[in-house]
Amino acid sequence: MAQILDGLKVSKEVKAEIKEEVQKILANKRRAPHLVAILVGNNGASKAYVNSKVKDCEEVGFSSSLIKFPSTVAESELLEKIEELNRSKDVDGFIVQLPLPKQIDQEKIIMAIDPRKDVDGFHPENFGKMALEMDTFLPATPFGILTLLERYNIETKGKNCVIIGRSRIVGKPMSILMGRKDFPGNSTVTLTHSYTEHIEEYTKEADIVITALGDPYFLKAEMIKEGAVIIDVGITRVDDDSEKGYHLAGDVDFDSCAEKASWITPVPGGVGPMTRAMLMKNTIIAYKTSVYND
Ligand SMILES: NC(=O)C1=CN([C@@H]2O[C@H](COP(=O)(O)OP(=O)(O)OC[C@H]3O[C@@H](n4cnc5c(N)ncnc54)[C@H](OP(=O)(O)O)[C@@H]3O)[C@@H](O)[C@H]2O)C=CC1
Ligand SMILES: Nc1nc(=O)c2c([nH]1)NC[C@@H]1CN(c3ccc(C(=O)N[C@@H](CCC(=O)O)C(=O)O)cc3)C=[N+]21
Repeated sequence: MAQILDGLKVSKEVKAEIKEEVQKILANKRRAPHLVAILVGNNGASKAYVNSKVKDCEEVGFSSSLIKFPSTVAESELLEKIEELNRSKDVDGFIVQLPLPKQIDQEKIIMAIDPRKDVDGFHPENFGKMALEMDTFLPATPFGILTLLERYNIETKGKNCVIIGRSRIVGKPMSILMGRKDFPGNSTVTLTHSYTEHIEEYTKEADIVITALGDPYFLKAEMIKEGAVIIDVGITRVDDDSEKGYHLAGDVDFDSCAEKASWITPVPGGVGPMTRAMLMKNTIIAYKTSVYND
């Protein structure tokens, strides 16, 4: 049976470390770090995620603000708000929750964010620095996975790592980070996507599989190698007749894969809470490097 990579537990440790730092900052009579989240529209999952971010901020002692726009918002209005946040001396970092409605050019929005406040690490300047192994904000989900691997001391050097999904926020940055000359890293990386043929031929050879495709229970035990490390990023709301009306499903068929894997992340309680903790981490990094705080 696989051992659990307990993201909930590690996320609490990371947040406790951040809280301690914030207490020192406050003891020195400085203002608390401040994170702002922009939410456009009314998507249930996005709302839940943004609300939990506000809760995380309270927990570690940050200030937080939530700015909401209707799904009909004009691109220009969103850009104006971003400019305002870029200029604001009491905002250390902000994120624009994705996906955005169709009338808005996502690339234009991301490009407008001051890279120094881009705590999601999505701006091309930060993405480029990440790829070149320069100091920068790492996107929260890949950063969370690296931290989980690091804290559990999972060997990644020389391992075959197969990633499923090539999104800007998870798969693509993850593939770069696992191949970096660093720990955790130094893996031999294969990035697979919807055009990959016979994907099981890749996953069967993998020492580490990272699934980020958003297809419930996609990865089955037959597709993995004995002793593999399985990281499940996927979170899909699947309707059911429970009181809530849905349950959360990962991309991994946990029950069958757990019998074969050496380590595995659960959903919920795996990568999700780590993502949230690393956003807090990026925000305190932004605060500490901010030109307004030296
Ligand atoms: N736990 C966390 O913190 C987070 C969880 N998520 C979850 O992770 C999942 C993925 O999210 P995100 O990265 O935004 O995904 P996207 O929907 O942006 O991208 C999905 C990727 O998976 C690929 N893909 C889709 N179907 C298959 C298939 N059958 N075989 C191989 N590849 C496939 C797509 O290929 P192609 O490029 O060819 O279309 C695409 O690259 C979702 O469930 C999301 O909710 C996301 C962010 C954070
Ligand atoms: N600009 C931007 N940055 C993001 O980082 C970003 C985004 N947009 N858009 C959507 C995805 C998704 N995402 C999640 C983060 C945490 C959980 C999480 O905490 N999940 C809990 C369960 C939460 C629940 O109960 O609903 C868990 O897995 O245990 C889930 C999903 C960040 N994303």
